[in-house]
Amino acid sequence: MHTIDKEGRILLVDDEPAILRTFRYCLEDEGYAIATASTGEQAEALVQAQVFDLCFLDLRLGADDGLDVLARLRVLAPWMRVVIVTAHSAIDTAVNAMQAGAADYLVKPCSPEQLRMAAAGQLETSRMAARLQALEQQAPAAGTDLNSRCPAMRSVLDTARQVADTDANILILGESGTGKGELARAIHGWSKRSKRDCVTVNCPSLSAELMESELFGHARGAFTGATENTLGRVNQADGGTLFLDEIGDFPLALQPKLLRFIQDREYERVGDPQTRQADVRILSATNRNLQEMAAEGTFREDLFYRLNVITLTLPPLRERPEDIPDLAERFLLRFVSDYARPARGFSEAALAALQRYPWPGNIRELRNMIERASIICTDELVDLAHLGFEGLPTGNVPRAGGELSLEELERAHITAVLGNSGTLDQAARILGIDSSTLYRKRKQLGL
Ligand SMILES: Nc1ncnc2c1ncn2[C@@H]1O[C@H](COP(=O)(O)OP(=O)(O)OP(=O)(O)O)[C@@H](O)[C@H]1O
Repeated sequence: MHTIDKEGRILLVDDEPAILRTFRYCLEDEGYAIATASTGEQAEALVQAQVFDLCFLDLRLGADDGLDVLARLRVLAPWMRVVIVTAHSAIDTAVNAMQAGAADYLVKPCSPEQLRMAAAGQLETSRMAARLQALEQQAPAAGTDLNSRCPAMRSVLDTARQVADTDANILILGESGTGKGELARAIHGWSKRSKRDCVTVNCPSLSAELMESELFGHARGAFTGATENTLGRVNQADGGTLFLDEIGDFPLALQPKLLRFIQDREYERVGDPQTRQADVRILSATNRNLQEMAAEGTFREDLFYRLNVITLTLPPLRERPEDIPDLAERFLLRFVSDYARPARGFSEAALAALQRYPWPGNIRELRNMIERASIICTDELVDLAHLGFEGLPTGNVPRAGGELSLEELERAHITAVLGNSGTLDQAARILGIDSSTLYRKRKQLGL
């Protein structure tokens, strides 16, 4: 049994035992976890059973055609980089192999230094690609600063910092737009897992079937369209954090599998009976009342208790008016710089109005309002009119029949209904659309 070292898992495939031995010694010295195979069949079995980052594949494998083995490995493990090892006389085949998806080739005999450099270079490339993907998805918004002048918010942040370094699962509650996602990323950043990825899964966006494959991955042929094996988010988050956003919308039918994963850290890919493990810390967030949902039978109670080892509840923005000026200033600075606009601050009336407004869409709404104001303001000071407050009784949403575009009216109405509804489902019912449409609209309108 090979121990899996997460810094780099390498598969060596060669039918010459002496080469396998030399390569293994050289790479193990570097701290990589090595497995070896001397036939294509063995290599395929290993790749089915474990996740490798890199493979050194000799194209001359006795009876096996190396190019066929390469093609099968590419389907079984499209994430694994493959470096072809070839004799000088067979350089043409190496070129074919590169066209078939190999990442690079090494010419035999190669020195230990060449081997080490090839391994380090390939692993770095795949790490960077994974990191980039995670960063694109999770990068905290520029200018995010969680500090607060509000005692309730500070106490949430203090608790969050204290528990960040434990592996306890944390449930983050709060109205839409209060910064639950930002807090989850901050907790990951404060934890000892911060060098690994924080992988987000948006629960309402997928059906139970697609969610299972998204989370746990699938085997080729598991369902129509599954043309190659995939690693799931759980695997991507191994050693790091999995953030389940809008957990209240997690498909009920899939909840037993999530529960099992949380309890035992074990899972199977869709269409693949092999049990796998991943060491993942779970953060989840919702603006719904999970306890009520559990009582109604729309959310599993046992899952609720597993997710909810620690609860952090973010106060709505209207309950932390002392933070509004700082947040507004920071957003303004950022947007005037992004859009090269002249505004440098707010008029007193504008600041007072910002602090009085009830912010049904919370920080997200504030951010959007300031972005718009920073674009349309041609003066040094942002005033009521730039914020869309002028002519409105402060605290009310725009009215039908006023000078508003349909989109502005839609935005205002959806924002107000969301702010007055306990759950996304309830808001969707009032609006007469289904929850997934509402979810999309919210993102589209930046609510
Ligand atoms: N402290 C903060 N400083 C700056 N921006 C923030 C802060 N908190 C939240 N934001 C911004 O507000 C917006 C909403 O934040 P976030 O998505 O984390 O909220 P949420 O509670 O998870 O919302 P939802 O429930 O709709 O998913 C984002 O654009 C985020 O960057």
